[in-house]
Amino acid sequence: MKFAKMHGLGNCYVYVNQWQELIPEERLELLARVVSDVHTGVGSDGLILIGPSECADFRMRIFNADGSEAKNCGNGLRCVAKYVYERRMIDRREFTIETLGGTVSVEVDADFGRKVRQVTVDMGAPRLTKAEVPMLGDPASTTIDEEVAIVSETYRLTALSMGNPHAILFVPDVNEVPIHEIGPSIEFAPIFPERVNVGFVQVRGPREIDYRVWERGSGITQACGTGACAAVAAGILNGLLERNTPITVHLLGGDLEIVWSENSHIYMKGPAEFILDGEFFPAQKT
Ligand SMILES: N[C@H](CCC[C@H](N)C(=O)O)C(=O)O
Repeated sequence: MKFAKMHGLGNCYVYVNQWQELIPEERLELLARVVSDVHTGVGSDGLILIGPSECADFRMRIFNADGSEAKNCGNGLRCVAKYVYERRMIDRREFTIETLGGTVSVEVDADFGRKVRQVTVDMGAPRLTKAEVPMLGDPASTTIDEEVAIVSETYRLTALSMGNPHAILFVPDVNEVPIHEIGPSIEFAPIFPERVNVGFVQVRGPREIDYRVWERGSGITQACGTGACAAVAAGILNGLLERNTPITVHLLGGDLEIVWSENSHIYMKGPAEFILDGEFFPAQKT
């Protein structure tokens, strides 16, 4: 199976071009787990398929390292945009990508040699009701800085969706948080029926945050694009960050620039890097 390995701020995936490789639907979950394994596979945070769409220029599907399919991936979208533009699958610098969480618009910033330096994604509006996250409770209500009891602890969190679910906690120091303990306990809490990505935010100022993530289905990653968008939206909803101005989000793998604009859409700008093209031979059945 031919693939490309790419990353957005260190959040890396195995990318498969569906015009090149036809993978049976029933094999996708296992394939995502196999290729993600650093010892017996390629080593990645998951698998991303690039394919045709009936409602956009391309379609992106994303599978976490545990094989679960997610509805959106911000770092993945920037890498898909780079892939299709640099490989001349589209000539326009602005185009659309369908995801299970909705269709987004992207704009690539490329030099004369078509090398993509940065990608800006219109991630659409955050979805705030419990029904949209999804989260148990009054479906029309929102969860902004609410005490939520999880196992034997209670956490103050803000929950929202960027097409995929995020629980955001504000902490005094992101480097002091036991992410390996708190992350999975919130990810698997019954109050989140589809599990949840868990983000930890340290506010540095009205236009700057540190953000760390425990990703649903992949654990700690170097960066999470949808999570960075969710963190900025949560910061603004909690009166900690400015609206309609670029917020610098410092992640383990580097920085993203996020704006929640007056038109209600969130815009994410950041890099996308190519690592290698390869061919994967799944272990033959013995
Ligand atoms: N773990 C996420 C999908 C990947 C999101 C992340 N890598 C990003 O860049 O947005 C979920 O299950 O919703």
